[in-house]
Amino acid sequence: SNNGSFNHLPPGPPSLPFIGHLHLLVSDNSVPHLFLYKLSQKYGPLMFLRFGFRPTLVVSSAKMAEEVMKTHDLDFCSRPNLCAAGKFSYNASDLSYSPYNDYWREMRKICVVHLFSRVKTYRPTREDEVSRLIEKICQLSVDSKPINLSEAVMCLSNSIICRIGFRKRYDDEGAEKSRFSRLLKESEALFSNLSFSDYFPFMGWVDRFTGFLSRLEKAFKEVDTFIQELIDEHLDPNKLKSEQEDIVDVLLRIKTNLDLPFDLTIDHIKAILMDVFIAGTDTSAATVIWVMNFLMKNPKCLKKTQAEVRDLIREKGFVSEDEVQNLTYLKAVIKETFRLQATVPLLVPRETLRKCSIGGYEVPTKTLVFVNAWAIGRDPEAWENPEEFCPERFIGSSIDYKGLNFELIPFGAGRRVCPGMRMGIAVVELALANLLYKFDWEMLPEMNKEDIDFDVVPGLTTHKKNDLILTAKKIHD
Ligand code: HEM
Repeated sequence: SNNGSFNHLPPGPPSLPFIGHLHLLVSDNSVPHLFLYKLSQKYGPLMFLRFGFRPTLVVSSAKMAEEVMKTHDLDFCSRPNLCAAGKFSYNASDLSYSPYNDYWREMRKICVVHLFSRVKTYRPTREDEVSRLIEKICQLSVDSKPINLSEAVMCLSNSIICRIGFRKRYDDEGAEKSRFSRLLKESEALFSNLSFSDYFPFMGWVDRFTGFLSRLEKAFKEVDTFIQELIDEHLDPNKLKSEQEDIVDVLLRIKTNLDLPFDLTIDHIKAILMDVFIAGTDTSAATVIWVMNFLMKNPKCLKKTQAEVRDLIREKGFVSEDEVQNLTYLKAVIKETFRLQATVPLLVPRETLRKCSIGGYEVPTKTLVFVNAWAIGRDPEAWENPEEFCPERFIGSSIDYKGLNFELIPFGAGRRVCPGMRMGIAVVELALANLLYKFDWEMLPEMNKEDIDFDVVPGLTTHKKNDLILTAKKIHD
């Protein structure tokens, strides 16, 4: 069982020889964050498991999250070397899956200074894309046609990323757009996939046998070709340069102009682009949908959010990013949604750099670490009435999601905290403010609020399983 050569491992359920706790994972139908939450209620906020040969620590309370991501951040700030993520990150040359080392530190500095801090520069793009979304919904609202909000919002965040990433605006039904969306979907699905060899490192042949490796190779090749084409276009001297730099321009400029302690190769650039596409697109879209889902389930909160934005804006037709900053109640609704339905519930897996002690227990080196933000949102020591949807709890409270309050960590915390937080939130707030300002939202005629579910599709980012389909009634011209 757990003991091995470590006397003080955190508690966990009994395990089987060889497979460890894998049988529990297979025998439970719930998605991983839910399954681990249920286990933690029995074994506590610091739980030790073994999936195959991979020692795993699961962190499920605000107090333990603070230990891991603040007190012992340096011990816990690496990332595991996983088969699929390794492939899609060009051998961990990106930010998300690079181990903690000099390369990551340098890359993170460059990206924060030159990419992620440019949130304001992209404001006109975000406002333009949100206006287009509103226009599209206006047209559908004329005959009270059903609106697939999940699709529409995913389309919005795809368009924003394509424009700020590589200055392209794909038409709604164009072949290139569906190529981008398809590749993104497939890469996301594979990126977060744990393969057999992740549990049993010496049995990589099984992944070849099951066809997983060839699927991985094929998908990666397609994505790589796509990104290479984008880079080639940017390098083409015959193409006119725009005044506004996109992300590919910025990265290519850094490659030529900055004196770096390592050689920034095209593969490094591709890896960073991959991060922006994968980490930056569906996280924002999924968050908008979860907020709308909660609001439809809680009509009083919906009315209050709409009253706030309509009182503030009155007749102007569009809520700008400056005005969004005054929407205190909407911001509270977003926080409450993050608490109950963290968009990335198991954050992004970490790995211990060395053996360390925590909460009176020992954790071996190279342990996979899952911080369960979903469980932390329900931590009875951190939250009063954790099961209620109550945005009011954040009014007049200093609790925020920036990584300083460990009871609310949808973007993680510490050295690995999400560097795209401001970019993501800007899209979420702007989209929601305008959707709620411009339209009254109703369930389809044959449905009522009891039919709204919170079923999820498993993955690093949790999407709603059933698309959110509503009707909209326009209330402003
Ligand atoms: C609502 C939107 C978003 C959510 C909920 C979210 C969530 C997260 C989480 C939980 C992590 C792991 C943090 C940790 O280990 O402590 C992360 C990392 C990361 N995110 Fe985000 N994210 C969002 C938007 C974005 C955007 C828009 C971008 C880029 C354009 C982005 C880029 C990244 C990158 C590069 C990392 C890896 C950082 C590292 O390991 O050094 N994210 N994000």
